[in-house]
Amino acid sequence: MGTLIVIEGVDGAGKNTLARRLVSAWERDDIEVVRVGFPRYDQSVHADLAAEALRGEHGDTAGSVHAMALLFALDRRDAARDIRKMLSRNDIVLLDRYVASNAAYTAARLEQSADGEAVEWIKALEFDRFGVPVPDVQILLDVPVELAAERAASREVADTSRIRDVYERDGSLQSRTSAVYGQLASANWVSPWRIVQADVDPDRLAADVFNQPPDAGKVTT
Ligand SMILES: Nc1ncnc2c1ncn2[C@@H]1O[C@H](COP(=O)(O)OP(=O)(O)OP(=O)(O)O)[C@@H](O)[C@H]1O
Ligand SMILES: Cc1cn([C@H]2C[C@H](O)[C@@H](COP(=O)(O)O)O2)c(=O)[nH]c1=O
Repeated sequence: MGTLIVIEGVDGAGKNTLARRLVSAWERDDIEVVRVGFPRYDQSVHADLAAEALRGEHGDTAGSVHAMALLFALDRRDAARDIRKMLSRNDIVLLDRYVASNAAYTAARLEQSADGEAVEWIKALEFDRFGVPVPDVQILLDVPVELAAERAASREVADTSRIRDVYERDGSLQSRTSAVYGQLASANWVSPWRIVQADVDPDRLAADVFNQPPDAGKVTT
């Protein structure tokens, strides 16, 4: 059975970039790894509806915190069987965003902290009711929100298909989301977390998370 590893962080933190670098490091060592990004755009109708809502379509859908969270959760529910299959065939399944994204953004939108009702609701919905696989380790890419916002803005200039959505344009939401992520990681929500900074060495992190059980809340630089 493979190891389920998740990368989390605010928009523009560099999760996708870090995920690619981790995969390269593992593949150099002949470790069988598969990477999946959530939301699964172009594969899941729920993911596509969520993206469209964040760009102003579908009436007041984006205004409903719970409707948005349900769309993201349904995407994962539909993916659960495939993730289990991938885990049975690979050493590592690496996820770019997972259930903690829903917990952090939903709580942040409702101005709650990680010990509030929203996080408990997401946990009950996704893990207990939908039965999505529980991660073995969750990595929080904890970069300053200002840096993440700069990166998201630069990416928008360089790539017109990556126009920032309503969450990405909301600096206050990003700050609150970052705070909830910090609380989830400190509490080792659902499974052990590692906190890494913007200057994390992907090769070292790849070796660390594959070879060692993570220390609770440990900061890797
Ligand atoms: N370590 C880094 N140094 C410099 N630039 C970086 C680094 N990591 C990512 N970037 C740049 O920052 C931008 C955002 O990175 P990336 O797409 O990996 O973030 P993300 O966290 O996956 O974003 P989102 O959640 O919004 O999809 C990209 O333009 C990327 O090239
Ligand atoms: C998976 C997931 C995502 N979100 C939020 C996080 C982002 O602001 C948007 C879209 O994700 P992307 O990484 O920018 O493509 O949606 C969320 O609230 N809940 C989730 O489960």
